[in-house]
Amino acid sequence: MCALIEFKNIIKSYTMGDITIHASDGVNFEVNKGEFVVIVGASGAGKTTILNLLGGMDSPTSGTILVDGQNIALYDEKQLTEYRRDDIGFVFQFYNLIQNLTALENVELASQISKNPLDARHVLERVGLSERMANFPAQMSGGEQQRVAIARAIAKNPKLLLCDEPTGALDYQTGKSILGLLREMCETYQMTVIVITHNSALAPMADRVIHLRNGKVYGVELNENPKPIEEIEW
Ligand SMILES: Nc1ncnc2c1ncn2[C@@H]1O[C@H](COP(=O)(O)OP(=O)(O)OP(=O)(O)O)[C@@H](O)[C@H]1O
Repeated sequence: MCALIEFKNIIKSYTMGDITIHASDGVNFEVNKGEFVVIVGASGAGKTTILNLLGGMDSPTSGTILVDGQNIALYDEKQLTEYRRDDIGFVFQFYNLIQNLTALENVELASQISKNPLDARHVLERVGLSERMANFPAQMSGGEQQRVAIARAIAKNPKLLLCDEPTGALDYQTGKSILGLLREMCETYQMTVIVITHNSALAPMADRVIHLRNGKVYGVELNENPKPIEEIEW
């Protein structure tokens, strides 16, 4: 299978005065289409940097980032804006929903700007929110709000679903159900899902695990039989 994503010798450095920090220090990895990927590493390992590069929110200092054959590292601002709009769905730790729109309106807003969207109501049903479409974010629990955020990202029908510590603000059980939902959505929509986390216990649920330390990949694992999240404890 040809890789959907290829990071080749990615360097992202920040210079402050005399000091240069390599947030990505020669990062190489691949991801295949439809995989559920966990990128794991301690605080400061460079996870968010990779997600920002992959999401077109930032460009590398040097190196190649192929997404579906295109080198997004060479994109200008306009191309990056289109890439983010058409190809990327984001799920954040703190949901980032629009407070004065209902669940349905939040999802529709995202699907309206996308090229080939999925039906907003249908996606909300798939994430278990048939009864909550008319609710505002403040009327929903954290787990429900994160379900809306996932529906919003998926309804764009993106090439990549990027999740930044998606359970970071949730309790243990709710966090587990959200991870189970992400895994299910990966299979239902054959979507490539990338989750960044500091929790290495999540590794067995992924098809591919990329371990980061000090801005470098120090190991990649492939799980032929990923474990259901219900069987993972931490
Ligand atoms: N805009 C910036 N300017 C300077 N240094 C930065 C910047 N962004 C990130 N860094 C540095 O790059 C390194 C990697 O940061 P990054 O946010 O990618 O790590 P992380 O693994 O996501 O950490 P966390 O889990 O704490 O969010 C850190 O040392 C950080 O201080």
